[in-house]
Amino acid sequence: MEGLVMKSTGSWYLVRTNDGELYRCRLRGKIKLKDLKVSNPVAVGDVVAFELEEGGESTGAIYQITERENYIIRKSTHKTAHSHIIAANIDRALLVVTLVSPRTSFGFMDRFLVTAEAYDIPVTLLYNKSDLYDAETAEYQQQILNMYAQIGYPGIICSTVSGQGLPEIQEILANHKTLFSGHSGVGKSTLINRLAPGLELKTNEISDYSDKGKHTTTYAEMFELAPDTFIIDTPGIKELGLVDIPKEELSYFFPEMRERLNLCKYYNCLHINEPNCAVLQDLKVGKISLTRYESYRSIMDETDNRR
Ligand SMILES: Nc1nc2c(ncn2[C@@H]2O[C@H](COP(=O)(O)OP(=O)(O)OP(=O)(O)O)[C@@H](O)[C@H]2O)c(=O)[nH]1
Ligand SMILES: [Zn+2]
Repeated sequence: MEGLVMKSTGSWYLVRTNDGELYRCRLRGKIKLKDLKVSNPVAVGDVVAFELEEGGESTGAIYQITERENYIIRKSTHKTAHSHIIAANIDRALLVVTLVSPRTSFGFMDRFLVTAEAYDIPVTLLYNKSDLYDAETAEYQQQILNMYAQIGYPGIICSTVSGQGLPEIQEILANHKTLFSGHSGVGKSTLINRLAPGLELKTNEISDYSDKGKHTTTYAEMFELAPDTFIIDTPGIKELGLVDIPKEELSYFFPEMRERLNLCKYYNCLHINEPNCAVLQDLKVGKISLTRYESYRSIMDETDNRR
């Protein structure tokens, strides 16, 4: 049988077949050995083949994992420890941000976007809590939206209070697997509940399966909103671990720099102080955003320090 992994606790997996049946599966021993660098060989979003286990009701053993289109990992902070696959086969990430209460920093947004570029996952930015804006903030918001949209990250201004933007978000979700991410307090949970009012009930159904008392909050979970429409929630995962990008390659993960790389005089230009640098020239005339450039430099400095 084949199914989609909806939930992973590290010791067992909730697998959903095409006809909507749920099975609680374990891993066959052989798969466990396959990839020693990750702490979990199977993640939410994986498509797996499994066999029913004798004796048990709706329990199975996973014996094969379909090759992933993409996946995101979180690197362990311990040097020796393994990486953790947060989710696989993601069509799009929605990053929920807010200009007010709390204010999401550009640094956080840009780090997320660089990581998503590295994983090849398209991102739409959701600017939430628009009901709290005054006229000035609304105008500023629109400028930020335009800037990010221009470099390839479309945005939706929304509010769970006024309902602004929610139909557009529904449209993006339909027939896809979408990852929801964002800082604590931006309204992620409220938004998901507004988009899928029936979900709380389903969440409870699924948690009946979970081992009582076991702490599973750092694992992502996938929910079905509508036929073939899934969202991946990442409770407790504040940010994606920034992939280790050598500084010579970092500008490749900034789309507005990537498209100018051929115009720099030096093929190995780092866009710091080189002569005839197309990035610096366009920064000067405002064609490249200063905050984006600052994020670029700041990520580069961090990479330097880590080495
Ligand atoms: N004014 C306003 N408040 C909102 C909006 N959306 C959410 N909130 C409030 O913001 C607070 C945080 O919302 P949550 O949904 O818990 O935020 P979260 O991102 O899920 O936070 P974590 O669960 O900590 O990750 C709550 O008090 C919500 O009622 C909105 O559109 N407008
Ligand atoms: Zn340059």
